[in-house]
Amino acid sequence: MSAIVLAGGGSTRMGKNKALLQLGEKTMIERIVDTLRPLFNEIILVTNHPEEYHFLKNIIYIKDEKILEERNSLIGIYSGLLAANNSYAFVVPCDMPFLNQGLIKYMIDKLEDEDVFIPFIEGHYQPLHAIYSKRCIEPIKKLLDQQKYKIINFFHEVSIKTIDEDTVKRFSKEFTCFLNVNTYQAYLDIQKHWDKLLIRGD
Ligand SMILES: Nc1nc2c(ncn2[C@@H]2O[C@H](COP(=O)(O)OP(=O)(O)OP(=O)(O)O)[C@@H](O)[C@H]2O)c(=O)[nH]1
Repeated sequence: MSAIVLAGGGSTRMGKNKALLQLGEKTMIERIVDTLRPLFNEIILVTNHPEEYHFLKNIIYIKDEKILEERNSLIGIYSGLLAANNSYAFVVPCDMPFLNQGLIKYMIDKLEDEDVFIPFIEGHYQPLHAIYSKRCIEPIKKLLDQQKYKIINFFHEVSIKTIDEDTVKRFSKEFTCFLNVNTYQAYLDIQKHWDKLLIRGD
């Protein structure tokens, strides 16, 4: 299985590239890549500025397919899946620093032949912490062509399996593994509660 890390967004709420923010001894993107490394035989970073990530080793860098003017994570998933050398890919954003290795491994192990394997938490899918098959490429392209960018809008065209809250809680009691760092305030809060968050993420 491949891992696809999305890093092609504008980080407008943060005001600077959030992937490169320092958290403890590592940048956010390094934390993510280090968590994924033992689990996947290829890691694909989808970014239009690969030069900003020269410090990451053994990574495949790809740019977004040039089919849209605007930015959105769906185009990143599409571009990553097209480039992936495996039939399945686990997709994550560049701003989810408390990824739980145990949960991701569980997802890899429990995948059967579904097209999407995804946590369903508090009434919502977690589309940026999910496994997608290459069979999703066509339905995603259809959405992009219709200028519809909500990831879950193609789910009715593919087979889906979900992971429930209780299962996720076995790995990450308070769902810290899905925590996004989108704003500078969120970044400051995380730094303040760093030790506690690291434990909760386990
Ligand atoms: N490859 C790629 N990734 C994207 C694109 N747009 C967003 N992403 C990624 O998708 C994830 C979620 O993005 P958001 O937080 O919604 O958007 P963002 O642009 O990063 O941040 P804001 O500008 O503050 O909304 C992040 O990892 C982004 O880097 C895109 O056009 N291409």
